[in-house]
Amino acid sequence: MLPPAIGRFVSHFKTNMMITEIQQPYYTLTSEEKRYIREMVDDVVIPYSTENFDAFIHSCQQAAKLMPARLIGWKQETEQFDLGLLRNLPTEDFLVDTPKRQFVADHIPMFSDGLVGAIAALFGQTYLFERPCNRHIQNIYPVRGESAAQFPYSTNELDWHVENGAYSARADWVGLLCIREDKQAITKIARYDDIEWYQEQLSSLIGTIYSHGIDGLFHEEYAASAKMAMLDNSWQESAEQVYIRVVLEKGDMLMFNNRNTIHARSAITPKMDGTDRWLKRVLVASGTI
Ligand SMILES: O=C(O)CCC(=O)C(=O)O
Ligand SMILES: [Fe+2]
Repeated sequence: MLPPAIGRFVSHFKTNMMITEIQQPYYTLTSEEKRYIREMVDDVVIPYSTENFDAFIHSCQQAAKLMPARLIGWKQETEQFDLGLLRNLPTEDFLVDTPKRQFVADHIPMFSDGLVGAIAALFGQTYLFERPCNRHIQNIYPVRGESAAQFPYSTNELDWHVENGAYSARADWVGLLCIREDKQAITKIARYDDIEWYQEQLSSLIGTIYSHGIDGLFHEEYAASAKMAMLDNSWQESAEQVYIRVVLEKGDMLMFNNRNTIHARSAITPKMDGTDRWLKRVLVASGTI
């Protein structure tokens, strides 16, 4: 237990910390940009299937070159910031009910597959890491029976993680396009830069406490135990203090760097009535592989 003075100090410190809504790079497309992208992707990107992946990716690269200049600017800022959000992208005009079982929608080519492929192509090479996900543009919706597991399609809270963190060949970027939203689902992204900054602030705060004490109430043993407690603050716990909070809306595409950030997601309460959250997900390697 920390003495109350430290508790106050720490919580004051925390109020200056930021669990922020995403600000920049965060672009909302104009209705003209939205219309242009819908028509351009429809014209240029061929329908996705696993068999025609090479032709699909080639067409996505063509589409990436035809994206409005503002999106190229967004991509550059996103690379610098390690995450970025595009809002008001076109998605399906008519979207079938969200399936209840995994892989059910995988054989249906969708407009949003092409859109995800084209935006991913701005960042690098779309690729398939995990075998169980047999699709490059994955369909992610809550699936019953996976509640305790740590998969994107699980319904429980997803702990802080990196995609395929145990592998050096893991993706450089993860992209999530929301085609059906759930206002309760919170995606959390913490940048390493912010976590490190937070930990530095903690250390210097501890240094101050250690050398001056708080309000003269303060004892060296307390300082020592406080220091232990605070330095014990793991990356995951620090991430909870500095994360950027995103509630994905229909037409949102979130891209985040899978080497410079960690991410998590709140629990999802599935309704299983066809209206559950549905994301299209892509893994990207920067440059060429
Ligand atoms: O559902 C989300 O918002 C994120 C899920 C996740 O961790 C992922 O797709 O990698
Ligand atoms: Fe993830």
